Amino acid sequence: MKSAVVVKNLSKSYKDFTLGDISLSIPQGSIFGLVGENGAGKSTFINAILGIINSSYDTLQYFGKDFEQNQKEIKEEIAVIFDQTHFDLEFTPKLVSGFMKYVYKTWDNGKFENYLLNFNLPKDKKLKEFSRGMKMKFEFAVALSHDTKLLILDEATSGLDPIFRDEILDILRDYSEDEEHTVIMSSHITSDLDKIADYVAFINHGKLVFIRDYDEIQENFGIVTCGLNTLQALSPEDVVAYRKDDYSYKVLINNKHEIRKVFKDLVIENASLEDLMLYAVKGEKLV
Ligand SMILES: Nc1ncnc2c1ncn2[C@@H]1O[C@H](COP(=O)(O)OP(=O)(O)OP(=O)(O)O)[C@@H](O)[C@H]1O
Repeated sequence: MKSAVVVKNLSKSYKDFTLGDISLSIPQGSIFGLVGENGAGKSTFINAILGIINSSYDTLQYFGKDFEQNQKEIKEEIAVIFDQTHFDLEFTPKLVSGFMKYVYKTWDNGKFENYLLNFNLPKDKKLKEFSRGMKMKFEFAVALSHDTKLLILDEATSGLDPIFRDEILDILRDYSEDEEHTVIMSSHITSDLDKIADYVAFINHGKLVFIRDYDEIQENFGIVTCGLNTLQALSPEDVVAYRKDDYSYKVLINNKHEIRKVFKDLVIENASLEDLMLYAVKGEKLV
């Protein structure tokens, strides 16, 4: 499988925070989610891989090419959307459409006009008169109107209403469908990632806690509610972590088919991304 991005041993330290030794490889054609609490280091990671902030690393490659040596070419192939617009708020969409062809070789004005129409964005209104959601829609219109291989979204969907978020999820699905285009998406809204992510990386306090293949989560992980006897009868290898409720235990398991064969009466619910994060941080290990 080809990688869109390869990062080895990336670190960044601020006075009170360290993003430590992150290594990961993002498969081309995938939607790769980045989750973590406020202040976990998601934006620091994104800014570091984009060279917006200085960081140290052994390897940083995009599409098999070294980032430092090919920065200009690589940046042509990436679109980034942050949680706010980066355009001057005095600009109108019409003005932006006039100069983007000088910024990106592959800028497609027809596509841009179509997105403005579909997203209900006025062409002649200044960005300062746009609502937060409209500004984000505008950013999506710009990002999607030139030919890119990688779309990086840093909390870009957080300011959007559920209906437009859903529309964007469809657009991202279409974008990555051909196995060529990759999306990296950090979001607090884990249910959005539950809907579209192929892989998810969980960062906590600057450390990479896990990377999981989403199919593997759905296939193998589950939540069991049981008593102490059942908890103790489970094999520690099958138990990721457990949490005690008032009268029972909730157990995150990673081998639901095998467990179902042995414990025929157990009810096993699907595990969401939020469950995986919660149990990784707050769960206890079975030893
Ligand atoms: N320029 C800076 N100088 C000092 N510390 C910084 C700077 N930028 C970020 N930090 C610190 O780095 C830590 C990680 O911040 P970061 O913005 O990467 O988190 P995040 O996971 O993106 O959070 P959120 O979900 O709230 O956006 C925080 O403790 C933050 O205070």
